[in-house]
Amino acid sequence: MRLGHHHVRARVPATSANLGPGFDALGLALGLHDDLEVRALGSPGVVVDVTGEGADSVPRGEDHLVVRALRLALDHVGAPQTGLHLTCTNRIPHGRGLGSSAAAAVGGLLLARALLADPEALDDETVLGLATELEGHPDNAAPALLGGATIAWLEGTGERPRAVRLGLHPDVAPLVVVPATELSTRRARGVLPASVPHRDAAQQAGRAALLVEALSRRPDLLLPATCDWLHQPYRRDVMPDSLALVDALRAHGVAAVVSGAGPTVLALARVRRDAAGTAVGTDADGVVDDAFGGVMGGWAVLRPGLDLDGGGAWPVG
Ligand SMILES: Nc1ncnc2c1ncn2[C@@H]1O[C@H](COP(=O)(O)OP(=O)(O)O)[C@@H](O)[C@H]1O
Ligand SMILES: N[C@@H](CCOP(=O)(O)O)C(=O)O
Repeated sequence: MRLGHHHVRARVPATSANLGPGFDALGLALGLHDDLEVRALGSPGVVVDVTGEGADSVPRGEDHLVVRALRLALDHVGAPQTGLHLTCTNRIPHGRGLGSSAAAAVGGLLLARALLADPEALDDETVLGLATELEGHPDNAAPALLGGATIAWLEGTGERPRAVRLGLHPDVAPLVVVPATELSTRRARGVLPASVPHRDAAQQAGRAALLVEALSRRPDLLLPATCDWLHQPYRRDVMPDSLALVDALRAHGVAAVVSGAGPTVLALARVRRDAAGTAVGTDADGVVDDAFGGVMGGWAVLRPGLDLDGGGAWPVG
């Protein structure tokens, strides 16, 4: 496989995984993006320029996640490795549960796809497989790639990742409350138990099924549909403020959950409409400020909207 382009750009969305009961399965793409650009160089090596989120902390060499993903994809299709000049404009906060690592992985894979003479050698299923290899779970990578809300699962003995898009009701309006502090996904996964009570697993299956209905047709059911027994209770000790905010919002009737592995809080707010059907706000308006009272300062409230297209990459010029 040869390269067909030497200068390409990619845009990849933030994602919120789990959505309550869909641990490692459900995810939602948000209207907050990282922009990436890469030039294939004639000489070996890598130059990485980063502005925005993570600029002070991410590595600048071959171990940069976008570079690792890009090289993994080139190897996968048998394309030659090349020198790279990568430029990242990062808007997705790192270590907050908004899928920054999935965006970097999917972004690198999509850059590689756009460099190839035959981009179809890296179809979406292959990209999802490679992203899951890097991430360890497919629930962020699926919406980062496909956009909208997705259900991901692992199939067969090889645990091949698969994903489908889910219809989204137009009245579902995400709101995220992002703390200043980071918590790595690795640490938040480390506190999960090896097994859970059968009753909890059974309850969770029912709510995950209900959530599919709530997201696509019945947003009035979002509150009961976002109950979770499998991860948030075990993570309370490593993000007590986040869970306190989730509890406070839910007590006000807002469908709040921990976003991904936290510590960001996601509210699946519902658009409120007047008699003529015009949107006049959401059920979270005002409530977020009230529920905020007891939580520490330095948190940012964002209404990013949805990304219904997913990540993409294009040749420049
Ligand atoms: N845009 C990026 N470029 C390079 N590395 C990244 C990028 N985004 C995330 N990472 C790496 O992934 C880590 C965060 O991943 P993780 O703990 O899974 O949190 P998140 O919920 O943000 O995905 C960062 O500390 C960094 O090492
Ligand atoms: N299902 C994963 C999701 C991690 O998402 P992230 O955005 O925190 O990386 C988990 O809950 O561990």
